[in-house]
Amino acid sequence: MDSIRLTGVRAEATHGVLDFEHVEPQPFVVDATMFLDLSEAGASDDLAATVDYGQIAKRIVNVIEGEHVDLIERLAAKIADSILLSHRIQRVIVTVHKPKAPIKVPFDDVSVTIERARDPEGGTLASQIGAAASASASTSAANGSADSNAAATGTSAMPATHTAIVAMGGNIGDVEQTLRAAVVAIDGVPGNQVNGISPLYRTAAWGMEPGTPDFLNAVVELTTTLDADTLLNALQTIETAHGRSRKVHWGSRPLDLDIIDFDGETRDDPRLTLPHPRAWQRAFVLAPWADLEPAARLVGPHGGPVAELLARTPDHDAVERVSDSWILGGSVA
Ligand SMILES: Nc1ncnc2c1ncn2[C@@H]1O[C@H](COP(=O)(O)OP(=O)(O)OP(=O)(O)O)[C@@H](O)[C@H]1O
Ligand SMILES: Nc1nc2c(c(=O)[nH]1)N=C(CO)CN2
Repeated sequence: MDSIRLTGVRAEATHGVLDFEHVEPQPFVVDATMFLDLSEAGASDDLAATVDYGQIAKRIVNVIEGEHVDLIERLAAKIADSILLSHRIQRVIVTVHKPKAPIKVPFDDVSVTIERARDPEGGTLASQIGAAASASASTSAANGSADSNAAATGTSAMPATHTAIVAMGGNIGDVEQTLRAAVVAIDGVPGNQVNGISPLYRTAAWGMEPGTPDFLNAVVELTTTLDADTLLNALQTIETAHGRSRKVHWGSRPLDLDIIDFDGETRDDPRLTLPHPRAWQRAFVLAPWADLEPAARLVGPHGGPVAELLARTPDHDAVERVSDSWILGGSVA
């Protein structure tokens, strides 16, 4: 199978079994070989048809700089898991080197190498969403949507690639686990690629009855070949799969997925308003977005630099950044 090989990704951290290793940083160096089908990218020259190795390198550094582990075996496993979040990657070989390990004889390097494959059972929700996405794409083709005309007329133009910011939140059940599953599901939708995942925030319920349990919130940045309506359909399918009901507007919920921004487009349609009409006043959206993209701007009549909008929200002190590495597991509860 085709592969992308990334070598020598390095960062300093305090992983190790010995006491002094918990406080004194030392270098960790990672090589990763990712197996995926590169034929489409080879033909189209389109980044959306492969994985962005720059993003993978950042993910590796995030894991190295994340929570302490004793063993490089564990570090390698966490890195493999973070790489397999990209749904295109079928298999990965990860080597973690610890060249300054405390070994009392002369040595060049010590490393572990592991190989991990995508869970073959993992595709169920993704294929269900894929079916929803293609059903809704053919509906919009029937309605004459510009993006779908090529498919309707049988021409084979490459689909355009869009960039979206999706906000995630919930306050019922094991929300952290639900949000992790949501990221995997969003990335697994055919045409989507999640490129950035914000830190996780605990936030007071905004605009809800007193006593409503706190939320956990985060945002993801993705590229997608879906149009905005089809993306919304896919997100609602994921919400429903996690038990979301829409009976109570602004009620507690296991999972809420909102499109905050889609290519900077503005649109005043109640089915899909862009940017999200209340994003500008929500610290629980702006804080994780500003962490993920410090220079981000919100478009529209209430728009501006996200960091400035955040500073203007009256409740920006009521959101607490609780984890940078939540996507890799563990619990902030
Ligand atoms: N940018 C958007 N993202 C998600 N849904 C949107 C957007 N704009 C309009 N909607 C519409 O809003 C409807 C209600 O969405 P939802 O149930 O997620 O609302 P809510 O989470 O209770 O409130 P809020 O939209 O204030 O977060 C959806 O069915 C959808 O059609
Ligand atoms: N803290 C917080 N408050 C909310 C949230 C949310 O995700 N987090 N979502 C709402 C409606 O979508 C309303 N209020």
